[in-house]
Amino acid sequence: MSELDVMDAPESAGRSASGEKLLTVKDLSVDFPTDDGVVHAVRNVTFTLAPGEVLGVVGESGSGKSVSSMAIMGLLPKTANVTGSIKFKDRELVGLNYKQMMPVRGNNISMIFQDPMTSLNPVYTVGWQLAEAYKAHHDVSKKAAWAKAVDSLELVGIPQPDRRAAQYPHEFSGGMRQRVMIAMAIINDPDVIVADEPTTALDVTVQAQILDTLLRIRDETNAGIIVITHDLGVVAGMVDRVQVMYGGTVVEQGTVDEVFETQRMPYTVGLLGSIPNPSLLGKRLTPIKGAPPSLMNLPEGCAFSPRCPLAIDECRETEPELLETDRHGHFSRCHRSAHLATIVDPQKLFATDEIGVVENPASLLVADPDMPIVEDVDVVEARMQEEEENPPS
Ligand SMILES: Nc1ncnc2c1ncn2[C@@H]1O[C@H](COP(=O)(O)OP(=O)(O)OP(=O)(O)O)[C@@H](O)[C@H]1O
Repeated sequence: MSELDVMDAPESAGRSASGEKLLTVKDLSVDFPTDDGVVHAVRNVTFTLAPGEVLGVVGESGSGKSVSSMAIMGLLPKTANVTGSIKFKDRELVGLNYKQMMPVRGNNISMIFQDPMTSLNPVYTVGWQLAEAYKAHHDVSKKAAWAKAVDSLELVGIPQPDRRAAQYPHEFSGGMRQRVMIAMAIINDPDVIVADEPTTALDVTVQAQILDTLLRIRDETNAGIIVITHDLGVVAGMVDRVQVMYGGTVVEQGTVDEVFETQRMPYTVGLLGSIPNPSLLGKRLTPIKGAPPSLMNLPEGCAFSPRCPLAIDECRETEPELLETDRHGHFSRCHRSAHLATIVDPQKLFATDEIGVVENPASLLVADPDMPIVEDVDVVEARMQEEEENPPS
């Protein structure tokens, strides 16, 4: 087993036959010095992104997903201490100042933010804002920039784009506003798109349309896309590779099928079992007991060890490296990875006594950590049959 190195990182499932890499991130760490101590927000993150590839970054709140993407965009506050390397093609981005990053942002790498209402200016029309974003990188007339704005609205599936371009953000629905954000992100034809929780604020059917739009853009432009999300449903449906983050670092990485079907890190087992999603319908959901670590006071050894049912002394003493598992291209940061591979039903590791029933299966489509735990489907069926045979008087 080898330590994950960008040179032998898993061959991406992207569409680059040449093995070309758009992004090469190696040992990226971000610290924030604060009055109370140093926050180790991101620690030793290493990965690559190929043209046409969709990489999913998942993990619970505070695991370092957004800070690592803001580091890629060069949008961290000046107080952040960034180490390691972020290369766009051959160009090193770590160390560039805000101004030096300006041509890279938008032109090479662009970002779709979570909340369109805070990213769009309410006092300018959508078309004007798109045209300005285009003009920032191209020396063109106002008319040509406006035409480009209308084209990009059309590309993201906004009907009557010439009429809509003249409207203000508040005249758009939530899903349409998120499409405008995608149009903004793609107007300069970037090679890499970073989408931070692109569908969190949207209802389920609109979520699907937005994800579909992103995939269509990928097909048309061959951009590499990083999707940051806490919603495993998003990851399952659209990404090629997935990176699971915990305590500021990557704890498991591989293709979606590998990571969803044969986890090699107990945190991923817990994550998959504790977040409701349609594929878990009828199965028992099991929360991970305990709380995520403070990034200011990380535990000795593995950050997950205080909550891990498989932890042994070694886990509490030494932080594991991200190593290739028994499966090629599948990496995990876990001393117990080989042991986990021998467990037939890993979900039972997190078993709990609390049992409830999800009354409304549709609600499972929305990740909600407060959802009750689902009872086994045969237990529910047996009880329903019993109630049918002996109706309550
Ligand atoms: N400017 C800052 N100063 C100090 N700490 C910060 C700063 N920005 C982020 N952090 C801390 O870095 C850690 C990682 O934050 P990050 O936003 O990357 O988490 P996340 O996984 O994206 O969570 P969420 O899904 O809630 O956005 C958090 O503990 C956060 O409080």
